[in-house]
Amino acid sequence: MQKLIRSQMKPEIQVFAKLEALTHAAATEFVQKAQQAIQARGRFTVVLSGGSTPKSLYALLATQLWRDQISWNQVHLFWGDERHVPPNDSSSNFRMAQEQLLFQVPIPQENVHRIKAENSDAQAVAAEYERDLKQFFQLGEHEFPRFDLVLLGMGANGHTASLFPGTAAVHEQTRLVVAPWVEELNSDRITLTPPVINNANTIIFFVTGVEKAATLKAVLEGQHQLDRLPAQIIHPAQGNVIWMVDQMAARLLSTAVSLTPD
Ligand SMILES: O=C(O)[C@H](O)[C@@H](O)[C@H](O)[C@H](O)COP(=O)(O)O
Repeated sequence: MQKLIRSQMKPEIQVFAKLEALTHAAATEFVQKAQQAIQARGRFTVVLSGGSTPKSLYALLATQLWRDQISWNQVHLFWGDERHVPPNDSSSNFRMAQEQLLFQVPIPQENVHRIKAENSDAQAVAAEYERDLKQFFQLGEHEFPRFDLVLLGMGANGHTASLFPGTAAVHEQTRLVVAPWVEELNSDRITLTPPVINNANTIIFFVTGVEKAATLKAVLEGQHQLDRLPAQIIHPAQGNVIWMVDQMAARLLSTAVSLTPD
C-alpha cells in the first residue's frame, strides 16, 4: 500500500494580472516540458484537464508559432478525468480538447489516449482506461505511471480532476482510475486517482476568477481537510506543483506571491 508522503516542497504560486499572460506562461511551460521530455526519453506524456480554464492554453498551443515548437508525433495525450458522455457530447473534455487543439496539430491518432466514456457502464470505462495506462507504461503490479506533465483545474468546491468532496475517490491509493458517483452532479465521472497524479514529474494547476479565491486560500493556506478540499490531496512525493492563478483568484492569499510581469 503506497503511503502518501506529503512533499516537503512548498508549491510554487505564480500570479498573473491577465489571462493572456497566464496562458502565455503556461504554453511556455508546456513547450519546455515537452522538449525536455522528448530530448531525455523520446516522448512527452501529458494529462489534459477539462473545464473552461485550460481552453485558452489549448487554443494558444494550436497556433502556428507554438505548435511548430513541438514534435507532436512524440507527444502522448491523456485525460485526467472525463464526464460520462460520448466524445461528441458538448460537455466532453475530449471534445473540448479536440476542438481547441487536436484538430489543429499533427498528432497521430494512436497518440491520443482518450477515456472511452461512451460505454454506458462507467466502471467498465474506468477499467479500460486503467488497462490502457498499464499497457502504455508497461506497469507491473502496484506500479503507477509517471506522467511528464499533469494539467489540473480546481472547482470552487475544491475538487480537482473528478476528485469531488465526500467521494471515496479522494482516498483511493491502489487503483489508477476510478468511476465515482458524484451526488452533487447527479452523475458519475471517470478520474485518475491521487497516487497517479502525485507520481507526475510536474503538475500545473490553472485557477482563475474571483469565485475561486476563498477556496484557493483554504486549499493553499487552510487546515488540511481532504474530504472538503480534495485539491489538497495533490502533493507529489518527487515532482513539483505550480499554481498558475490570476489576481482575482489569488486576492485572499496571504502567502507572499510574486505578481508575474505581463
Ligand atoms: O472535468 C472537469 O470539469 C475538470 O476536470 C474539472 O476538474 C475542472 O478542472 C474544474 O471543474 C475547474 O473547471 P473550470 O476551469 O471550468 O473552472
